[in-house]
Order: sequence, then C-alpha cells, then structure tokens
Amino acid sequence: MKAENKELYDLIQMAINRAKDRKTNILLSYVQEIDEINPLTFFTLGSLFKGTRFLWSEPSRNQYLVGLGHAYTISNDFSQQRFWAVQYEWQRLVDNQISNIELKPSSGIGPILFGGFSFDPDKDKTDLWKNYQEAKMVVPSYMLTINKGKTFLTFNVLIHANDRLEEVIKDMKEKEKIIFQRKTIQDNNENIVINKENINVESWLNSVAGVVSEIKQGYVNKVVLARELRLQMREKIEVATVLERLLDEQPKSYIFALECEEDCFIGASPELLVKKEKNEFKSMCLAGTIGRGKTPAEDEKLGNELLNDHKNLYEHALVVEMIKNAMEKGCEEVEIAKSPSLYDLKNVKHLHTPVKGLAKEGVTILDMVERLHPTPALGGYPKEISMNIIRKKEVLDRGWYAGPIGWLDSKCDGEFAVAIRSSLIKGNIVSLFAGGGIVERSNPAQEYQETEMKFKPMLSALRG
Ligand SMILES: C=C(O[C@@H]1C=C(C(=O)O)C=C[C@H]1O)C(=O)O
Ligand SMILES: [Mg+2]
Repeated sequence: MKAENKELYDLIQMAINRAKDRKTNILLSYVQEIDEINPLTFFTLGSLFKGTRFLWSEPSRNQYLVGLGHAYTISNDFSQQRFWAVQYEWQRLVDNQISNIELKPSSGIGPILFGGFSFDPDKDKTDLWKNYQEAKMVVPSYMLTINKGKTFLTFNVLIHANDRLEEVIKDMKEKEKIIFQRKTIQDNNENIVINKENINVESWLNSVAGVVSEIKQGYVNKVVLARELRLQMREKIEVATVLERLLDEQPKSYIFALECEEDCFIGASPELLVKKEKNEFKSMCLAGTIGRGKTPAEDEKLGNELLNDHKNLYEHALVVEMIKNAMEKGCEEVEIAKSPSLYDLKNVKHLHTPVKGLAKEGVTILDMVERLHPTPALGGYPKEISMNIIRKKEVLDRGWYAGPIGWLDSKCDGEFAVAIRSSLIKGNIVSLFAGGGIVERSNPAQEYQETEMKFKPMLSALRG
C-alpha cells in the first residue's frame, strides 16, 4: 500500500472531523486491490504482529482472510448476553465508519470483525484458555483478502477526535514497515514430538458409560463428550507451517487460526454453523461418523454401512430436528434435504444434511449463531439438560473447542464454522480436542476410536 495517497489522507481528515462532530471514535477502513500474494506468506510477513494474527479460509478456497494487528477489539466474559453485546458494539461502530468502498456481499473486504466464542461460558475455567475470553472479535489493522481470485489489502484504524493527520500517517507508515520488512522465517518445522498424553482416558470412558445409563433413564437423548490429547514438542510450534499442512491436507474444511498473546487456536473444521449472504442463511447438520476405506470398494462399503446404521442415523436425526427448528425461527422458506448424504473427509466420513432459508427481516448472523449454538452435534439433545451433563461429567476445559468461529461484515453478513478438529498451541505444548455424540446405542470403546480418528487432521498437520 502506498502511504502517499491523497484519497486516503482526505478520508483520514474526514474521519477526524466526524470524530469531533459526533463525539465518538471513528473506524476508518481503506481498501486497495493489490498484486497476488500467498496468504501464508502474508501471515509469515506479519511475524512482528505475532499474538494478534488470524487466518481463515472456507472449504472452496475461494476466500481467504488474513489479519495482522488489532485496530479495534470487542470482547466480553458475559454468559447469556455475549452475542448480543458483540452485535451492539459492532453496530455502533459501523454506524459511524468511513470507508473508500461500497460493500459487496460476502466480499470479506473493508471493516470486518473476525473471532469467536467459547463453547460454554458457564463451565468452570482452568488456566488453559486464560488468553481466550468468552467472546472475542477483532478488527485487524491490516487484512489480506483473497476473494474469487482477486487480492485486496484493507487498512483499518480507529480515529479519535484529537488525532492529527500527520501522526496517523506516521503511525501507519511505521506499521507498514513492520509488515514488509522481511524477517527470515525460523525453520522449526520439524515439530518433533517428545511426549504424547491422552488426558483422563479412564474418566472419559466412565463418563461415556455413565451418560449411556442416563440416556436409558429417558430424560436425555444425546450428549457429546470430548477429551484432550496433549503433545509436547521439542521446539516451539511454527503456526504457519501447521496452517500450510492443514490447507494442503484438509481440502473440504474451514481452516482457521487465531492468535491471542502467546497462544494460538487452530483447526480444520468441516462443519458450517451458519453463513449469511444477502438475505440467505445456510447451515449444515453434520453428525454420524465412520472411518475411510483403504480401497475404493472398502470405502464404498463403509459409506453404505454409515447410511444404514441406526445409531449414527439417530445421532444425526437429532441434529436435523434442532437445526431445522432454529432455522425456522430466523428464516422463511426453510429448505432441508429429506435424508442425509455422505460427507467424505481425509480421515473420516460423516452424515450430512444441508439447510438453507431466507432471512426474516432484521435477523443478523449473530442472531443465528446464538440460536444455533450449541447444536446437538456438539452439545446434545435436549440442549439445557445435555449442557448440564457436560458441565458435570466432562473432565475437560473445552474453551473455544466446538464454539463458533468466523467473521462478519458491516452489514452483519458473514460465516461461522464450528471450531472442531482443533487445538490450542501454547509454545511447545499443544492440546488437541475431539468428541463424539453419545446416544443410547453408544459403546465407550467405539466412541474412543471415533475420537482417535477425529484427532488425525491436527495430528497429521503437527506431524504427531
Ligand atoms: C465432536 C466432534 O465432531 C462432531 C461429532 C460427530 C459424531 O459424533 O459423529 C460428527 C461430526 C461433528 O459434528 C469433533 O470432531 O470433536
Ligand atoms: Mg458420532
């Protein structure tokens, strides 16, 4: 980006004037189309912003967002109100924002809020997730957007009434120097694992058996129980290397990473929570799991087995029931496939039912995130009872695992995935998370195998 730019200077001056007039800080967002650059190169060039970076890509790889630094942060530790509080603050900010572009739906340029939410704000916390609040979304200082083959750089800054044009420009030039001052990339990508520990396996297996007996008593149908696998590496983990492998190895998944201070939450999730584009909402029911076959014939056989398996079909049907209801509250003309199809990933196959609908007047993406989270694919059915059982029985601090992660724009369109197949990197220690839907016909040993398969995407990218 050229800092010597009359259009930009005029906008900054306009923002300063508006900040004075409206007695509030103004978000200024300046977008330029730039030459193609690899998103991982941009992420790595931003090494000096380490601790404040993010990367996002959706399964088609038509869109990437890479953020560096924070121009504005919205966060809270509320329970019930956390989605609403983010929405409210974002609306106030975008009502006054200044930008050089006319926003196009789903373009992912200009003022974008990226971040996520913990799985359950009401669960007791450990230190593991101390850098991740119950809700945290950021407007990056610099954001690379790749959208359908075009590349854009957005510069965001919060302008205050007493800012001076020259100072804003000076600050901006300094930040740019940081990005484009190429630092040699450390070559720690060996990721040698020196210790691998399945946390609390015995108590997890007991919880699965315990939940099956609660289900048999009839007051709950499904409860998702998750567990942790912890790896210790010889050296600090290089996030860009892990991202590169996830992008390469998990083509049908959302790839995401969000750094918070020294930590990084990262994953490759196949599961869309909700997407809004103009007046259309999309969601997906994804539940029911089987492994992949070694030969095409074996793989097809496994697929047929999954499509006809009562236990998996039931796990799936509960998700369909709940998502359909939630969609009908926020949308008109909800369309949902009549029966599930197979969703093949590198390491597993799932049952999949896509859903879409037309947004009712004024329903934002965060309204739907709140309605949908947690679906019975990650929580259980019925919702409140299963959440209480998870709080009591799951010996794990899920943090942001299985929570909503994604972005929204100034019109409150955007896309959120369910943050599964994910892990939390803390220096040379990494915690991987995986769970499974426990129903009446669940068997602890089989559910254990299912979680083993679900660790594979992250394990492979970590070369664990
Ligand atoms: C809970 C996870 O995955 C969820 C549970 C599934 C299941 O139990 O069959 C399938 C897909 C996901 O909705 C996970 O990956 O950790
Ligand atoms: Mg399952």
